[in-house]
Amino acid sequence: MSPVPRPLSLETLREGSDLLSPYAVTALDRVGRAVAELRRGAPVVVIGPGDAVVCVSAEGLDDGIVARLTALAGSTPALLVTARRASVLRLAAPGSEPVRLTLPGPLTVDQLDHLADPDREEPTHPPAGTTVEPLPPDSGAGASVTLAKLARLLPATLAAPCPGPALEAAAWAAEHDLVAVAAEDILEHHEAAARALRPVGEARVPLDGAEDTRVVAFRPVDGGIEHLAIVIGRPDPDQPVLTRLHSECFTGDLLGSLRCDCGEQLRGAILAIAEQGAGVLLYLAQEGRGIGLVNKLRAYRLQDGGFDTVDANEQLGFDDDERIYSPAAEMLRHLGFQRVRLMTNNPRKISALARHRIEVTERVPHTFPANAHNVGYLRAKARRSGHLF
Ligand SMILES: Nc1nc2c(ncn2[C@@H]2O[C@H](COP(=O)(O)OP(=O)(O)OP(=O)(O)O)[C@@H](O)[C@H]2O)c(=O)[nH]1
Ligand SMILES: [Zn+2]
Repeated sequence: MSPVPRPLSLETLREGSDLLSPYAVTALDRVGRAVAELRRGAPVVVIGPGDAVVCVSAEGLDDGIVARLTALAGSTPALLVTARRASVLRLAAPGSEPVRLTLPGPLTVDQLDHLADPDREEPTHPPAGTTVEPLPPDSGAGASVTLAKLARLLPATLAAPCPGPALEAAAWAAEHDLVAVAAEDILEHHEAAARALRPVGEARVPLDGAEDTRVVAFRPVDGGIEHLAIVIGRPDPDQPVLTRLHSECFTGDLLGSLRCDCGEQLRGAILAIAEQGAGVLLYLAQEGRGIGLVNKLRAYRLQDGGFDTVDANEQLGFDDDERIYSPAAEMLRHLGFQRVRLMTNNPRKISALARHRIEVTERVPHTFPANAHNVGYLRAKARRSGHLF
């Protein structure tokens, strides 16, 4: 007999018991579902400790989506962006916290698009009378912006309070067949997904210049994108292991783009590890310093318009670096490695690994000559992000 549906509270939602479904749904699954819904333009309910919003991604809005959201919520939605994006619009002080922009008068898709997306020919001027209100990052409204980041969309949502008491928002979502997710689960998602990484496949893959190589794939339990460990030779776990953390770069790694140094760093690391006998390269699924490939292409376009790599991220509303290294630390532990000699020029990677209890015994510089296309990018990394060249 199927269980009798009863209203879902925030607690039952977070405990993972989905009373309306025969399948157990964990917090990780819910975030994964909410990401998929947001990406397809569907509304999602995000529930904080004191508020609940129904929201859609600010990317790909059309009149129909705005009208449906307004009818569902029974009130006019507001645009939620990061303070960084609001500061680009000259509306707030810079920062990664979310803010609510309330526009005077009726919303138009064109206006919303201008405010959320800098990738436009004409500069954006918010309408006079637009107000800005900071949002607690752990509120339902605030966490919806983080959800958009997890979805690798622009960090902006269009959101309105759920009608009725916030405590009954999970039940309201179920009634309307909407995915509901707790703000706290969104904020904890990265760490929770990293803790739940499991090796799921492994094979010998002889590489040009490093024939004794194994590739081990790790998958988060929510079915998210796999990270790969490329183990060269037989690293001795009792000694610090020569290690490279390489963040995915489709354009540099696969296409040989000259805009960055990634392709050379990838191939160079494999050869250097093979030369020294053994080590590991972790290929981390965090394209574009964690903003995703599509947003990286947007950032490139902004750079062609004169912004450097840091400012381009900020124009889009992102921090200059949105990457996390807990998956890397978790993979190293799975492989039996606690101490590493880290091939990097990026001091953040060293401190991040230390924070996740992997000891970096030595930094091994990993630099390649600049070319005409990436010289500005490399200079910006040194000047703005503290890279050691
Ligand atoms: N957002 C953004 N990402 C970029 C840009 N150029 C390259 N990337 C990404 O930057 C990341 C570079 O990764 P890594 O080489 O591992 O890191 P790093 O910070 O350069 O540090 P080290 O190479 O270890 O010194 C990849 O995810 C690229 O896709 C850019 O202009 N904007
Ligand atoms: Zn690159």
